[in-house]
Amino acid sequence: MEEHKHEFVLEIPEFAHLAYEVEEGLALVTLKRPEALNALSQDLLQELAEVAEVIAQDPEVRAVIFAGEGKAFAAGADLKEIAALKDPFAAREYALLGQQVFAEIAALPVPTIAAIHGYALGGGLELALACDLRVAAKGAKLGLPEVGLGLIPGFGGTQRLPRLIGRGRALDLILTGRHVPAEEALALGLVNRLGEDALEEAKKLARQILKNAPVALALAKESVVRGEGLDLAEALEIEADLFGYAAATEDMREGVRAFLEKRPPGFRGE
Ligand SMILES: C/C=C/C(=O)SCCNC(=O)CCNC(=O)[C@H](O)C(C)(C)COP(=O)(O)OP(=O)(O)OC[C@H]1O[C@@H](n2cnc3c(N)ncnc32)[C@H](O)[C@@H]1OP(=O)(O)O
Repeated sequence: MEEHKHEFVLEIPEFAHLAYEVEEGLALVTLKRPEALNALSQDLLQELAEVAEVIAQDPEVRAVIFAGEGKAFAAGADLKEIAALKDPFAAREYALLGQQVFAEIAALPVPTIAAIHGYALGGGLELALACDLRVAAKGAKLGLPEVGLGLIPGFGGTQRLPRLIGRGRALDLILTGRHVPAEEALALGLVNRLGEDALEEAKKLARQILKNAPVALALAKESVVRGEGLDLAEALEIEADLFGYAAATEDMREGVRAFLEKRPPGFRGE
């Protein structure tokens, strides 16, 4: 009898402003507009949305690093495009576009890491804030300088930054617009780790994460994300439900058995 195989073929679009590669479960998205310090043009934002869709559909991807080519991670939204916005309605749509793209990145089920070198300013920092974790190279500068341009952060910065580091510290950055050195960003909790080389440090962090059970990683992230904005009792119920899911996985059995047998676990993501 003829055998019907349903092979999953993932179509990866041709990207003009970013590079996408996957190696041993780790996806690397590299912003590629180095001549403009990877300023986030609408075309680049569109491609970030497309790559997020690819990542969400690719069962091989277990973690993602976002990085920038050239001298910076990203120096913000493209100011040439902002200068051309005709009226408040167009500007609102523009903010909604960036918010939507970064919401898709924030909603990815796998852990995401921003590898920041040079500058992460404005929309560039907002992209990093949409990631789960941030790693910075010594010498990097982070900030939300929009008020100095007569703007406010519009791709999620006024919301994600205070949730991450607290209202007072966020308002210090948002109202001064100052460039925060990587060392201070670490002390503020704005970045998780510092390294000589941001990408190497991000890969090190990713490898540490990838040792753990894949379904548990997704459930742990889901529990944190879904609990945000809920009251504690409701959020704890979600945690208990997801703990229940985790306990039903084959990986949980393997993880506990490996511990008892004093050997490293061999997780299969099941
Ligand atoms: C909702 C979101 C809103 C926002 O994100 S608003 C934007 C917020 N970001 C900023 O305000 C940062 C703007 N950039 C800068 O302040 C400076 O850059 C830096 C301090 C980051 C670096 O300065 P230096 O090392 O002197 O480089 P350089 O000559 O200014 O930049 C190299 C090229 O990159 C272009 N560029 C830099 N940032 C942007 C940007 N955000 N939008 C468009 N182009 C940008 C420049 O113009 C220039 O280009 P050319 O060589 O043709 O003169």
